[in-house]
Amino acid sequence: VPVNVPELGVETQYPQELADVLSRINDWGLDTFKVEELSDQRPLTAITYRIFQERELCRIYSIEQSTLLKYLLTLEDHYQQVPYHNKAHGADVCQSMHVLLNASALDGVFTELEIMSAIFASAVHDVDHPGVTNQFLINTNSDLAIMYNDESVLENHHLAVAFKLLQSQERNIFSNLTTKQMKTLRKMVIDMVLATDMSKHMQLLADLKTMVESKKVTGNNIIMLETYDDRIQVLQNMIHCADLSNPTKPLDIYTRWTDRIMEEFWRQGDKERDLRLEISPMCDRRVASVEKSQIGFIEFIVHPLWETWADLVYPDANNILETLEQNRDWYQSHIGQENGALSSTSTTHDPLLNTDSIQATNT
Ligand SMILES: COc1ccc(C2=NN(C3CCN(c4nc(N)nc5sccc45)CC3)C(=O)[C@@H]3CC=CC[C@H]23)cc1OC
Ligand SMILES: [Mg+2]
Repeated sequence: VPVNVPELGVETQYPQELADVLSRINDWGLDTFKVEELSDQRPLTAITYRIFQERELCRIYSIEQSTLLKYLLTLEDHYQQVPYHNKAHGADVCQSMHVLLNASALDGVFTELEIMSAIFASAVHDVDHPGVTNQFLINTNSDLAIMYNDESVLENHHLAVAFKLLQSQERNIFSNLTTKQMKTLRKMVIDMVLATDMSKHMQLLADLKTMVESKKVTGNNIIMLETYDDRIQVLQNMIHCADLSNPTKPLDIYTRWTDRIMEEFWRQGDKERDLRLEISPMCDRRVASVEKSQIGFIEFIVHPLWETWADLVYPDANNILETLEQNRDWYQSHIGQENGALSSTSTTHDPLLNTDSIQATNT
């Protein structure tokens, strides 16, 4: 019996405004923070539910809408209230992946099962993130590091939580997939989420560069991917690009992500200081240079990756690369001007950062 579900998947006092923001689901500049505010703190459910509707995944895979909502709401509740790696980040990576999948160079390349796997992997990829790095978990002999023997500790945990939540019948959105489909989906989701471990970045990028050099396209410039290894490699780079997409977004959105990641890094640094551990890079709020960190992040990691992705799907990602370079120049021209204060260009104070109390000092 179809349970009546809210039109947008979530209850909201602002149905029209939320519908308006969500109408930009296919745009690179969708404001995830606005969805967070208008959806009564349910950005992951609202965005993922909309993407499933947009791609008709419930019809194709016989997914009950009430089951999808139960899974999404529970998944969202399992994201921790940390400054950056929270449900809004999950929602943002999911929506970014959704847009990347629409590149015309990838038109007709991926099957619906691969597309659903990529959307699902993005939505779950950081669930139950504790707001500290793998290295911190290893250095502090945490239960998670013991559980996963120091190898991709966080990423293994995100996957285990995501699949555990599927085990209850009322949340199992994949109950109508064949055994073979479920096996394929599970392998692809595991391969994609494990690829979001930054320690895999250099290998992922090297393989992507090799693929670009030997790129094979059809007559109308669509990429040909014959083997599973080629297909999963592109999907892994896509979730990695989505995970590293903050600097490629409109500046006012980008700077709010910067404020959140810095607050999360600084809280880790506070813990390291208290534990008399060496403070990790970018984690000491007393010697922070937010702008220099962003310029280094873009120069060494984000731009090399996006430049290569832009080659692969040329010219589909040209505007994204252009925005990235403009944002890098903005941070270059703002070195030191913010005297260590949170860099956000927007005046709103992000409750998660309780910026009113924290004065990030710059020595
Ligand atoms: C908006 O601004 C940001 C958003 C996210 C991050 C992240 N950063 N890292 C790592 C990146 C490499 N890092 C570097 N370390 C060192 N030693 N040098 C250097 S030079 C340049 C970097 C660097 C360590 C952190 C993570 O793993 C996160 C989890 C998964 C994906 C990206 C996430 C970072 C942001 O801005 C910095
Ligand atoms: Mg992660």
